[in-house]
Amino acid sequence: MASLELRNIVKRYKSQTVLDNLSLTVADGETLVLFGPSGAGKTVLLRLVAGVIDPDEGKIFIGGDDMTDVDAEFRGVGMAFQNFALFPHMSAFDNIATPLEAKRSSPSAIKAGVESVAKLLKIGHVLSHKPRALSNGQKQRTALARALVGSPPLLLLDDPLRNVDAKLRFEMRLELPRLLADRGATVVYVTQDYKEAMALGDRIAVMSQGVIRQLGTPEQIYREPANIEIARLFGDPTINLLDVKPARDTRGIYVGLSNVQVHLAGAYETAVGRDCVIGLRPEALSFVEEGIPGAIPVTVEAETPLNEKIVTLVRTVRGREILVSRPAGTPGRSEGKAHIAVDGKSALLFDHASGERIGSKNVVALRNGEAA
Ligand SMILES: Nc1ncnc2c1ncn2[C@@H]1O[C@H](COP(=O)(O)OP(=O)(O)OP(=O)(O)O)[C@@H](O)[C@H]1O
Repeated sequence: MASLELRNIVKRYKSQTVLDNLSLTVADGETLVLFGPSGAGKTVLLRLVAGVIDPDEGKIFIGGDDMTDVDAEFRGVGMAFQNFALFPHMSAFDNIATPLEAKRSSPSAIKAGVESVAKLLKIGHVLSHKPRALSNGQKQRTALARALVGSPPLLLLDDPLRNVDAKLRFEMRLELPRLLADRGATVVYVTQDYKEAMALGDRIAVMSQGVIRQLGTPEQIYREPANIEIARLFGDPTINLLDVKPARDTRGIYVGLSNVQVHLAGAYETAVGRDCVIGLRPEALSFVEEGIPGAIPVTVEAETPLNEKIVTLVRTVRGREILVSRPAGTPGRSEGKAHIAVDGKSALLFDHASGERIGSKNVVALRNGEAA
């Protein structure tokens, strides 16, 4: 059993508060992703949990036990870091074996342990190589094998895919969730890549400046981001953000997009008359025929393939640029005049000044109307 609880952790370096009264619980067997920009405090948090550094304030519990003052080697934690941190003079085998050596496992148990994890990570054929003879992908797998080999109940992975090429990162993104789930470990996984965060996390903690800004499932963070910044960080192409001022008519609260009123459902009363930003994911927009309710006239500026999607840049009659995406192979428009409509269910509304998301997110009805 290895749940993890951080309680009111404060970490300062000189006058800088790097972690600011941070509390977090990770359930036994859960993979929690720490996601955030450089300098957010993600690595410091992992190092605190590992016992490499001490907090100035707060407590760390692993498996329910207070580990705040327990030395690193007695915490039952496995770690892999973004720069691999392999011993250069030792073979891949010996690097992977270090946690088992430290536990004084028998030579036969070490051999069996290293070979089984190496097989799992497809590096069985390079175990005799020194790190300099390994590709970045093989180094990354060696570092991961070393973290996994002792079956630690708590695994800390600090951006382990940052230094590997795009192809391997893509493969590992697919393989890692199964690998981690099979071992049943509790995992704290740091990344700056939102796709990795969404693929790997049972939950994601979005961090910036030493504070957790939002904690939720990948689905929650994508569909209900706490603020504009988080909405921007999750999604490719990025979310469309348009300044609007919600108004009210007999049918409820709406925003004006070109000459179309988009009616919003839910708790948006406080937004009426206020400067707001509406967030429309490119996949929440689609090309429609002229004349259907909610059709917004646009001019198509450019079309670009992006992975399995086609992304189209369009311009509204008011000169606002909007990205529309659709699955490759589905019909759309590549030039000239066109009309788009909003998939009401995924529109988001934010306060312009604070950037915080407002109320419920459903858009229930669209209709043509006068310019708002
Ligand atoms: N030993 C240290 N001495 C002084 N400041 C430090 C030290 N370690 C970290 N910091 C500061 O703490 C802040 C958080 O650093 P941290 O490495 O945790 O960021 P991060 O979120 O992991 O970023 P990245 O994704 O780039 O690794 C940074 O401002 C960093 O400069």
